[in-house]
Amino acid sequence: MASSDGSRPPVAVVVVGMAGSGKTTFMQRINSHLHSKRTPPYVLNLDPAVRSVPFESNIDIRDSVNYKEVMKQYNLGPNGGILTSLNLFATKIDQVLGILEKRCLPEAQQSQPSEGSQAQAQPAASTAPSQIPQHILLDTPGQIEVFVWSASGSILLSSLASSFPTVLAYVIDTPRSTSSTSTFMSNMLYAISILYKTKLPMILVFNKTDVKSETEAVEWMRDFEAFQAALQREEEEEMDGGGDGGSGYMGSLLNSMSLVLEEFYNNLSVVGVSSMTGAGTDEFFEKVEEKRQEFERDYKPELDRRRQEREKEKEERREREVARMMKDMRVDREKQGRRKKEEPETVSEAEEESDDENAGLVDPDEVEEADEDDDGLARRYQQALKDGSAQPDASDASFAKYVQAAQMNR
Ligand SMILES: Nc1nc2c(ncn2[C@@H]2O[C@H](COP(=O)(O)OP(=O)(O)OP(=O)(O)O)[C@@H](O)[C@H]2O)c(=O)[nH]1
Ligand SMILES: [Mg+2]
Repeated sequence: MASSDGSRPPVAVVVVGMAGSGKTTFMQRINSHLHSKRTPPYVLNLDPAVRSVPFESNIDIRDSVNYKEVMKQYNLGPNGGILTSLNLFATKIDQVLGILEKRCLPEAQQSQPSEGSQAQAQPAASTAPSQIPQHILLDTPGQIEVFVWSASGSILLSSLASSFPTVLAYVIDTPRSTSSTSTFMSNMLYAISILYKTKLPMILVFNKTDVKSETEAVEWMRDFEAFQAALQREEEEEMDGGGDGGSGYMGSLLNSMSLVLEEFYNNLSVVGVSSMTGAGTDEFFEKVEEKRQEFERDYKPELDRRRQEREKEKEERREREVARMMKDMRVDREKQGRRKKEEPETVSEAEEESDDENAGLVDPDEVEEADEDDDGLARRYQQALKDGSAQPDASDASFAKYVQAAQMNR
């Protein structure tokens, strides 16, 4: 079991699986198991379409997105509605992570929240180490492909994994998947594609063992001869029942796949549980602990490397943008300089320019006024000359020199 010293970050368990495999019931089971151990988890419901959740969740997608309303507003069907709701929720991932870090990490390990996350995380006071959850549990929508293959699902998973050790619990309906070798193989292929897409450690949870034990399924995984024998049996049964034993193509495909999948099976932890009775829950948490270590050992370095690469790219982009901005500013300054140079340096130039500027902009009233002014000025000038009062004296001459010098220095 996880240590309760509060120094380690909690492990995030993301519950995925085919529709009706028992994800929500399994969530309910592991949630109550952790409560009974006095290590309550932090619970998130990411299924926007669920009518009622049989456990208390700390963050519920339904609080921020109204699935029915999304369907109506965007004119979507049920799956499009779930996908769009998830997309809308994914836009708030910064805030969600802010809250998770505030609630689930000791203060020393909390990263500097972004502006968005700060806003949301503000009301939540820092959690005392003794109250820090050891597990974060996430329930996902029934339509597994909507979560696993959508951009928002990837964003949610990779963001989570960048802050917490993250483990996938792939829930399988044991009675249904062992009803035929092809159903079993489809389920396994789905699991393998998710494993390679998410690159996260995975536990196969064979659920509903109260109805049918997981022994047969585990045998099929561990021993391909057992699987081939089952395949053979199925074909014979079908022939006995009047069929032609299948096309033969399906049989040989399944046969070859069982050989190929051996390596994949080796990477997986397998556990049989019953969400109804609670059998296998302890074993499940042992596997979670193993996978947490695997995450720290194998996945974390890879994630860190990818994050560093992203940071480096971001830094380079920023530098390029700054360089471009500086260049733009230089060009602007040069343009301004040129414009300044073209600006008049002497009063006469300015007068000329203002004359130019006003050229073509003719206000008939002003023309008359200007004529009058000029006439008036000339008259006054002639009058002054006649009076002899406008004779330039010494002080006038020195002032004129000063003005000339000042203009030259400009
Ligand atoms: N017998 C038995 N039934 C189970 C078990 N777990 C779940 N079920 C039943 O399986 C059905 C589906 O369970 P859910 O928990 O709703 O499955 P789900 O994967 O969350 O379903 P969606 O979210 O709709 O995809 C319900 O009728 C459950 O009662 C189990 O361990 N044993
Ligand atoms: Mg469910």
